Amino acid sequence: MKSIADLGDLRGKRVLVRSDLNVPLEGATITDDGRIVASVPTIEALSEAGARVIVCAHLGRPKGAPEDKYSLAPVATRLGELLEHDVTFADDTVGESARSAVDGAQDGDVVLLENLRFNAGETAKSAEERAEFAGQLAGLADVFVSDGFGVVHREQASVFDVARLLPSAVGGLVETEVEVLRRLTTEPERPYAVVLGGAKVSDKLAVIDNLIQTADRLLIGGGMVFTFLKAQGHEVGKSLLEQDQVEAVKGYLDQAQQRGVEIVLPVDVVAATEFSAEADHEVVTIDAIPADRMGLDIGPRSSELFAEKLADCRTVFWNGPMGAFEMEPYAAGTAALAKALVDITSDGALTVVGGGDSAAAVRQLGFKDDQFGHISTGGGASLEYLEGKDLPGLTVLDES
Ligand SMILES: Nc1ncnc2c1ncn2[C@@H]1O[C@H](COP(=O)(O)OP(=O)(O)OP(=O)(O)O)[C@@H](O)[C@H]1O
Ligand SMILES: O=C(O)[C@H](O)COP(=O)(O)O
Repeated sequence: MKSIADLGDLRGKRVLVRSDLNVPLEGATITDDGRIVASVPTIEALSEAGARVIVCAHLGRPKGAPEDKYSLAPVATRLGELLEHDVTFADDTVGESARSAVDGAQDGDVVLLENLRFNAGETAKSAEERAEFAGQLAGLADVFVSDGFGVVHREQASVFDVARLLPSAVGGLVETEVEVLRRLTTEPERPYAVVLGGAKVSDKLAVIDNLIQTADRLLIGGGMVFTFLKAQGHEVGKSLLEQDQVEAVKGYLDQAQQRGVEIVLPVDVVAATEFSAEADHEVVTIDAIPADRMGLDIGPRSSELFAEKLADCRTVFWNGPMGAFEMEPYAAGTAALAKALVDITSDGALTVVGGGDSAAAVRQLGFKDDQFGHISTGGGASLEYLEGKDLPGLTVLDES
């Protein structure tokens, strides 16, 4: 893969940068700007090198047509503040507004195009349709820099197809992310633990299969727990459960036992009457989850157990909150886990937090990025990397 330095002198060149600026919004307010902050160094370096920087990105999952709530306009404002440099916002992606913004750009200027996914070609299944949109994007620029790590697992026009049309290089953010994750897949310092939580159970089961081959310990929290507890014969009340995954989980538990991988499950949970901060809730042991309650966080004894199991680890990857942390009564497990990671990081362990919600959770709970070894901007992307899958946005750069 070529780096930006391999693209030669960029002064006066139009450089299309694919960033991942998919941040959580409440109305027009950005609630966590981590992905914008992480994207700044590459954009800044290109601007300082005299390039005319054309940033493109998506926000949310609009269906191929403009929708006000998915506009990147608030992101343009925040990006300008962080860069301390004006950002020209084009209110379309490859249309009149984009072309005139690019034509008007001087050396060092930064343009942000409107949401890529307002164009059906960006995410089209048909390779021809994608290539046509990629052609329009490529027409705006002389070279392409792929810096959106959170999307490198997507075979989409601005990630994959455009790299076949322009001289292309990998950006510094993707280089850093890949370098850290590579350390987790090749000879991680042991003991190596992976902590999985969150709500996307079936998405994450595939990675468990692979992690059983590499990790020494697997700690399971969050909504995933209940499919594991069910597989062990416990009743889980109204908790999040993927019944059709129970058999697969039984298989993983057997496989882990055969390979000597320790699977650590909670011993208690916070059980609530409904998915609400106001709901009546209590701590119960895992063999006593009432039929009319749902587990929304790991309990205090589980937090202690998880911290003990992490204390001697030298490498830890964590994806997915331990509970419904957005609601204060169910945030303690995630906070305790973050604290355990911070402690071992200060003892020299490599700790990596991956995933949009997980990164937002640790920041919302008052932790700082530099208290962890690395906070990855990619959720799905980091998991697919750890699974050992080929990521289209990276393989296409190998070709160029
Ligand atoms: N016990 C639980 N029951 C229901 N939901 C839960 C539970 N524990 C955690 N969650 C929810 O899981 C969600 C986060 O899960 P997700 O799998 O999306 O995390 P992530 O991988 O960090 O994020 P992303 O995939 O967006 O990068 C949170 O919104 C949280 O409320
Ligand atoms: O939020 C993410 O994980 C990335 O921005 C990718 O978004 P997507 O899952 O909608 O492709």
